[in-house]
Amino acid sequence: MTGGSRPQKLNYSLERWMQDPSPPLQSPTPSKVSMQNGPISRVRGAPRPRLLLQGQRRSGKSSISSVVFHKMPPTETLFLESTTRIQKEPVNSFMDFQVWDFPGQIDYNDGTFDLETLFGDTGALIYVIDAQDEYLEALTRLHQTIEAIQRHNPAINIEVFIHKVDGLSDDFKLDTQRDIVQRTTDELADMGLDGVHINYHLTSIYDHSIFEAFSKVIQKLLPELGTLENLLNGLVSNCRIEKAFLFDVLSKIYVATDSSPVDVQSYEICSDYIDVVLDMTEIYGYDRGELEVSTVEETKSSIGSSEDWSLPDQSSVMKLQNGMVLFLREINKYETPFHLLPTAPPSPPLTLPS
Ligand SMILES: Nc1nc2c(ncn2[C@@H]2O[C@H](COP(=O)(O)OP(=O)(O)OP(=O)(O)O)[C@@H](O)[C@H]2O)c(=O)[nH]1
Repeated sequence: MTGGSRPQKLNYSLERWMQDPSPPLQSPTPSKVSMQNGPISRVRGAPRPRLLLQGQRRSGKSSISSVVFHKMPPTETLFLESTTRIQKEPVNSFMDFQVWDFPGQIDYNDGTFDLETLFGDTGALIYVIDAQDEYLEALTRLHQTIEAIQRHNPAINIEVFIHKVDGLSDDFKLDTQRDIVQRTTDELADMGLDGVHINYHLTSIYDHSIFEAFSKVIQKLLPELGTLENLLNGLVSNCRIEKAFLFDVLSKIYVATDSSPVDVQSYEICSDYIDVVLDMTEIYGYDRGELEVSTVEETKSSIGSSEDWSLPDQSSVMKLQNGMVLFLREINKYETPFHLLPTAPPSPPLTLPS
């Protein structure tokens, strides 16, 4: 999926379904909620984009990483120890990338770091600011970091997470954001860096905002985003669907969505539904075995078979009390299903395997 290569395996599945999406939508089979394996495997060997998590001590970097990528309950982050060394965390999923948790007390400007290497391969800098604390010093570090980035790799996406906003009123959140944006804009202008584009996100590990912010960060690193969006647009218009997300199930990051605006509630409800499906999978899931598409295709062509050998992709449907139907469809075994909200609810409620 990464490194500019065409997402062949993903497209295989998406396109196949796009050609014939009706059976699962109109007459869904009883839901088999095992998400452990599927017919499509992810592309391996592509370079991993790196995400740098930086910020002052105790700003919440390790908590973000633990909650998003390790499903740690937010309250357990209270017991996380302070990070003393750079934590390099490979994230193996739909899209492989690395998250580097950069301890707050490390000064990368002290001459011991090769900044060319540090920033050279980085796709995005996520700078975490604790909104419940004094943030002037954090802003000074942010501005220095932006200056260093501009010297070494100006292509890096700069993302500022104004974090821990769960304890703040809506007005205070917006005032804090406005203040941070204003100070940063002024300071960068004084440094002669007024053309630098920065994205700001209000985040908390206690709600969906951290997943949504991460989704937006990851999407910008996907060279295939345009293709995925087009496929989802086609799906939405052909199947009378209100909103379609392509999710990475384990992290609950949405990798792509159709081009209609994202309403947070749709994202939240899909995200909660994934939790339900994963919990069911823990209890009722079964191992569907390994079936690599490439292996199947090679074997089929070697014996001249044209039959469809693929295992059925797994799906699940849930009808809510307000008539809305959630439809989840697995795309590959690496945790990436579609998550859909059809406007016309034709489906029966979620049926669990006995
Ligand atoms: N209220 C609130 N607290 C948070 C949030 N995220 C993290 N915290 C708390 O902030 C504290 C510090 O979090 P860490 O993740 O250890 O911070 P860090 O940036 O990794 O710190 P260092 O390892 O010292 O660099 C913990 O007690 C977390 O529970 C949040 O969104 N809201």
